[in-house]
Amino acid sequence: MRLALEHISKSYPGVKANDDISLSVQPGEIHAVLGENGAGKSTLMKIIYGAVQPDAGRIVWNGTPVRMKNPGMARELGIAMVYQHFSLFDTLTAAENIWLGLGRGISLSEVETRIDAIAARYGLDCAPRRPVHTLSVGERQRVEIIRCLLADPKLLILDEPTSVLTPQAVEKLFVVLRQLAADGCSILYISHKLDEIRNLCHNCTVLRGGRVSGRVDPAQETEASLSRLMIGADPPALQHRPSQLGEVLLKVDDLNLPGDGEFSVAIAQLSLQVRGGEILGIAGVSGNGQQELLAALSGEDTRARAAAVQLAGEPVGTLGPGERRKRGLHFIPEERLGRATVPVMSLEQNMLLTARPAEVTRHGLIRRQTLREQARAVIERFGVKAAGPQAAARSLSGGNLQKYIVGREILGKPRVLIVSQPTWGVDVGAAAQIRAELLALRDAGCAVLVISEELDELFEIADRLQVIARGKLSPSIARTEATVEQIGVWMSGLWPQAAPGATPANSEVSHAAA
Ligand SMILES: Nc1ncnc2c1ncn2[C@@H]1O[C@H](COP(=O)(O)OP(=O)(O)OP(=O)(O)O)[C@@H](O)[C@H]1O
Repeated sequence: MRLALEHISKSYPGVKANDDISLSVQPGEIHAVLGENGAGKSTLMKIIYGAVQPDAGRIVWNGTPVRMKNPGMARELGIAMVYQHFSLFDTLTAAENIWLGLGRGISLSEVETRIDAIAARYGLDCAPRRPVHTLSVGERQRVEIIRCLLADPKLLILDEPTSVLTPQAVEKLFVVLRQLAADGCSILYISHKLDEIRNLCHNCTVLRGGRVSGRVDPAQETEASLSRLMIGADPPALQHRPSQLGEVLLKVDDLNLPGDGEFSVAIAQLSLQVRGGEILGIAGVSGNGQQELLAALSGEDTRARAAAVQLAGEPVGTLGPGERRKRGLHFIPEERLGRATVPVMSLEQNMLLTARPAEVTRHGLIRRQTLREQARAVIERFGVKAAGPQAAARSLSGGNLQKYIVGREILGKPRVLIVSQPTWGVDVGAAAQIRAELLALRDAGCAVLVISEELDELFEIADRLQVIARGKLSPSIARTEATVEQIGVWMSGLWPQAAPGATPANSEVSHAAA
C-alpha cells in the first residue's frame, strides 16, 4: 500500500471539514476524490501534504505511520501537489519559480533545460522563460504540473487540474497521468467533472459533509449515480428559453492593442457586439488574447480609442473600471483570490470591491449594515457555504468562493456582465445553478459575455459563439449551427473568411497568425 489514511478528522470553527475519513491508494492507482463544494477534499489533500495538521487519525506511508509535519517533509517522501490556487510568484519567470523550490545545487539554465525535456516528454506546452504574470491560468497550471514532475513523485496530488484546460489539453494531461501511473506513481485526483473521473480513475472515494459517503469503481457508475452519491440528487437540467433581443449594450469596434510587454498577445482589428437579452460565448485556448481583451473591456487597460469600447452607445474605451461600473458594466475575472476578492477581508468587506459607492455609503461613510445584508443575500441565494458574512474570503473552499463572486456581481444587477470561467471549480449542482442564473440575467435583458475554455459550458448557455485565437476574433456563429468539432478547428486559428456557418474545408481559410 502506498498511502493509507486512517480515521482522519479536522475541524475549523463552526465546521467539521473532515470527519473520520479513511482511504487507501496502491502504487500506480489513480484514485478520485469526489464531493460537492466544501465537502472537505482540499482539506484532506492538505493534510496528506503536511500543509494542515489533522485533529485525529493517522497517515501510513509505504507501510510506516508518519506524522507529516510540513510540505517539505511530504516532498522528501515523494509526495507532490498541485494546488487549486497556484503558488507562483508573478514577477518571476516560470523557470525561476521552479528553480526556487529546487535548492542550490543547480543553475537556472539547467532548470530550463530540464523543464524543456519534461515538457517535450509529456507533450506539455510550457514557456519557461516567460514571467508568470504574462501567463494565463491554464499556462500557470502547466508550470505547476511540470514543477511536480521534475521531482519524480511517488504520489501526485492534483486538485482540480483540468478546470481551466481545453478538451484537447485534458486529453494530453490524461496521457501524461496514465503514463505516470503505469510507471508506478500513485495519483490522487480531485475533480468536479464526472466524465473525467469515469474515464481516468481506477477508484473513487466520495465525500459529503466531511464524511465518506461512498467508495465506488467509477467505470461502473453513471454520471447521474455519481452525482447522487455526491449531492444526493441529479444535476438540475437547464432551460434555454427564447429571449427578447434588445439594443446593442456592449460594442467593441476595431479594437487594436499592441502587445503590452514582450509576452502579451496583441489584439488586432477585434470587433464584437452583444445585445441585451443574449449571451455571447468566446471560446479559445488560454493565452490567445483573452486576458488582454478582458483588460480592455473592464477598464484596466485604457489604451484603446474611446469609441473602440462602447456601453449602450457611449464611448468608454478610455475610462477606468470605476467609471465603467457606474455605467452598469460588471466584470468577473478568472483569478478568484487577489483580484476578485481580497483574501484576508471578510465577505461583507469584499462586497465593497465592486459595489456602487452611492449604494453602500452615506455622508461619505461606509454603511456596514448594508454590506452585511448584501453579503448575506449572496450567501443565501447562491448556497455559499461560509461561516457567515464575516468569514474571511480565504477561509472558503474554492467552489464556494467562486459562487460568492459570481453571486455578488449578478445581484449587483448589471446591464452588461463580462465573466471569465464562470464555473471554475464549482460542483455540478452549483455549476448548473450559476449557468441558470446567467440565463436568467439574459432573460431579464442583460448583455452577457462569457469567456470560457470549457466548450461544453459555452454550448450550454451561449446564444452565439466566437473564437479568439492569437488576438483575433472569428466570425460569430449561432450556437444551434455550431458543432464542437468546428469550434475546435477554429480554436487553432483556422476559420472561414466568408459567412459564418461555412466550414474551413469548403471556403477560403484565413489564418489568425497572418
Ligand atoms: N482555513 C480555514 N479556515 C476556516 N474554515 C476552513 C478553512 N479551510 C477550509 N475551511 C472549511 O472547511 C470546509 C471544507 O473545505 P475544503 O476546501 O476542504 O472543501 P472542498 O471539498 O475542497 O471544496 P471545493 O470543491 O469547493 O474546493 C469548508 O466548509 C471550508 O469553509
